[in-house]
Amino acid sequence: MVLVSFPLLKVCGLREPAQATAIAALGVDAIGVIAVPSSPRFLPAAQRPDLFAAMAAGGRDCFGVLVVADPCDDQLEELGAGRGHAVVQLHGSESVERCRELAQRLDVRLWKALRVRSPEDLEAAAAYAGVVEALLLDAWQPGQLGGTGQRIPTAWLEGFRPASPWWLAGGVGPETVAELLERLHPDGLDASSALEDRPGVKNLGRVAALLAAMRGSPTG
Ligand SMILES: O=C(O)c1ccccc1N[C@@H]1O[C@H](COP(=O)(O)O)[C@@H](O)[C@H]1O
Repeated sequence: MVLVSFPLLKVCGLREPAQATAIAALGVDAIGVIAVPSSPRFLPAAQRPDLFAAMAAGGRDCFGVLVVADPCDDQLEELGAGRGHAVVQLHGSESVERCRELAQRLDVRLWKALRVRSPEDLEAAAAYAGVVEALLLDAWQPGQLGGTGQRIPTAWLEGFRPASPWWLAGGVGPETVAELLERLHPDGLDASSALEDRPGVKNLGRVAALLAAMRGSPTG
């Protein structure tokens, strides 16, 4: 028997609990909520527990990810366990030292997003190994932190084999995923704007199409 393993899929930037239930029920592994106030996908802290509870109702194994950027110490209380998320994704300019401090102070898993502007930026990955649970690579875009639909050139990532598990973000969608999985071997994929009707509102048909394309990929 040949066992085929697929990367995990996170769908990010949800704002509606009903969408969280439906997307988790499709078999998505993780759902992301944006806690960055400047984002059009921002969800206020008071609304996050309901969204994550709705996610859990849709899929028992689906876990919640809270996306933040350079959180200050005053924000740490809302990032801890007990609010429905299992992971905090650090999507700002957090240094290795700040990640280490946050890992000591927060009782949730930590992922560090690296926004990649050039192949040399990938060299930063090694320093985060053992500090955070996983890395997430997203494309760099001036003036915007994420959710841009911008892709990292695939050629930059061929041969990228960090010591930590890694997730690929940036313009992931049903049309591009087969090529990405044929050439790259991420542990997970993170998709947002390519699945949207408008910011914060996912198109369930496109989420299902992405899952189908991942499962149809020969090398996923
Ligand atoms: O989605 C946002 O608005 C956002 C804002 C601030 C930080 C991160 C954000 N999103 C992250 O970016 C990736 C990639 O998005 P896309 O697929 O290229 O649209 C997304 O999955 C979030 O993790």
